[in-house]
Amino acid sequence: MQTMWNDEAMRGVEALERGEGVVEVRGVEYDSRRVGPGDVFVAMRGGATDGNRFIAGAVERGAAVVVTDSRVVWEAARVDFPGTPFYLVEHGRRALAEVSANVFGHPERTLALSAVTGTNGKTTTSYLLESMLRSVGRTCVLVGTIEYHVGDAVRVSPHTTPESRDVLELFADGVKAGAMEAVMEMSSHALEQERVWGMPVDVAMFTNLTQDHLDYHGTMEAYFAAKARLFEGVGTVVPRVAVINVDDAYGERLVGMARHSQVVTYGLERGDFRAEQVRMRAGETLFRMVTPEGALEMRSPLTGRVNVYNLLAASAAAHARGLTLEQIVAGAAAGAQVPGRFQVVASGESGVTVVVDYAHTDDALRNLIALARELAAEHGGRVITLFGCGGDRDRTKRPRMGRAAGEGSDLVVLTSDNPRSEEPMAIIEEALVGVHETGTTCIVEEDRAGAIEIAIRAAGPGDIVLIAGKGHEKVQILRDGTVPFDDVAVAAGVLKEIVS
Ligand SMILES: CC(=O)N[C@H]1[C@@H](OP(=O)(O)OP(=O)(O)OC[C@H]2O[C@@H](n3ccc(=O)[nH]c3=O)[C@H](O)[C@@H]2O)O[C@H](CO)[C@@H](O)[C@@H]1O[C@H](C)C(=O)N[C@@H](C)C(=O)N[C@H](CCC(=O)O)C(=O)O
Ligand SMILES: Nc1ncnc2c1ncn2[C@@H]1O[C@H](COP(=O)(O)OP(=O)(O)OP(=O)(O)O)[C@@H](O)[C@H]1O
Ligand SMILES: N[C@H](CCC[C@H](N)C(=O)O)C(=O)O
Ligand SMILES: [Mg+2]
Repeated sequence: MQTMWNDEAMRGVEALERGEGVVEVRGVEYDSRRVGPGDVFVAMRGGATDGNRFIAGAVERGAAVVVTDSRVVWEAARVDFPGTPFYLVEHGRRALAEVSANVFGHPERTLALSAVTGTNGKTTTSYLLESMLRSVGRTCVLVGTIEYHVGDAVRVSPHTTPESRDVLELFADGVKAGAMEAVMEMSSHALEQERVWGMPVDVAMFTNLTQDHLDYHGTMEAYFAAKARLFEGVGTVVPRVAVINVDDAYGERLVGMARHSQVVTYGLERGDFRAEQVRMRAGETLFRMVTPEGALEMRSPLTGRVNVYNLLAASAAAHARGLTLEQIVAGAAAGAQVPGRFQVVASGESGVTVVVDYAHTDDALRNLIALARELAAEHGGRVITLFGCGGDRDRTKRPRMGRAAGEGSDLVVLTSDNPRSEEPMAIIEEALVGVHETGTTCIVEEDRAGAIEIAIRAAGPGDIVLIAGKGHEKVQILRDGTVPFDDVAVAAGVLKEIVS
């Protein structure tokens, strides 16, 4: 990162009041704990706390410039922090994005950005698109839930869509590594909070909208409005191309709203990209992909109907990015398993199929269970579903998830999934209401490892055990701390014990 003067770092920021003095800037941070000498510290109000409370700490750590969204703080700064230029802004996150773009040398202008939003399918679709782009030799940056990629380098992902500063740092590293493309999940939280302010999206994708995150957004309409912001261009131009699932009612509404983009629709039976002759089994999905440029046979190692949607979305986006249909199909076939998405755990000789999947909404559970039922029916097997509901998250989805689990399964095992600050049994009780409505037998075991053992031991040859909710996650977040936890490893351990 190059050093620059404060007026260069602040270029484009709509400051209500500007700081005095000339200082050298080396970087930018939004969290006081990460500030180092020469950084711009952007202090902004949040939902849990207020960055303005931590300015003294940031200055102590060497902040050269402070950007604040509090007039009170700005007025006191001359006395409290003489010698440090303070700028007053209305929107902390917008200022953060603008300063970050300056500090990191505007990598967003070099990369063609494809962004995906929707309740479910973002991670899978972005992995598929990355795989297609890579297969034609394009170096990519990937930003999403499981991990971040800068070309071949893998980095940990603390957030599906991190703050603009972190996205732009990844983009800048990508540009250095020769990337011309970025693929990114845009969560509704990030769109609402404008973590993606000013990022010019070339291709925007919408997967679907079903209930989740109402704790944060309040209503489905507000949740939809947050997702729709991707198509309005957050602080910049509208996407050049909008790829939209028209089998989803909200998707249909988006088509009307995305008039200033080139709209490409997809759906199972209708849309510009659609699927015919869908054939599915575990570890393979085949269909004939019909597009405005002709039809082609698509084969993917992913399992299930939801992945037909994800393949169509990624294909339409890859096409918008200039790939031929042949290249798209080859890229999809080369795509690897997405960790924790319908991931089959090696089952030894028990005859039981154990699947780890990230379904954590009622819609995802319903789709997952329907798929398992189809696959189990081939062997006359049963479906056993293990799930829990996240703590400090949408409470209204708990009974809905319970109902979805009960409706399709022969046996439900109800357990914990990141209870966070909540009492695990209180969460379970809320989900249990939904399971009970269906009359399906339900075993409650608060301890997730114990519950996985119960679910697998209850299964016989031909049965499918679904371990839902945590997918790729490697921890369980409990009130007393975060402990290592891996559904795949625990399930593999139980299966090994059974056959030995
Ligand atoms: C609800 C939500 O989105 N919260 C995120 C948001 O918090 P916030 O705006 O309320 O900020 P805050 O925590 O009150 O802090 C205010 C400011 O003080 C700063 N601070 C705080 C403490 C300190 O010592 N020093 C300091 O400077 C913070 O860095 C921040 O700039 O911005 C923070 C800084 O980036 C995030 O850490 C925080 O993520 C919380 C922990 C979280 O759980 N977020 C989840 C819900 C989330 O964002 N998930 C989506 C994916 C959802 C999905 O895909 O289903 C995601 O994109 O990851
Ligand atoms: N297109 C889809 N439609 C409906 N459900 C899907 C779709 N794709 C995946 N799913 C289900 O949702 C789960 C999560 O998928 P994925 O991780 O791709 O979505 P996501 O939108 O990134 O989720 P998150 O917001 O939690 O990161 C999968 O494990 C699967 O059960
Ligand atoms: N990105 C989602 C993931 C939920 C996954 C599930 N394991 C949970 O903790 O509820 C969230 O933070 O709401
Ligand atoms: Mg995701």
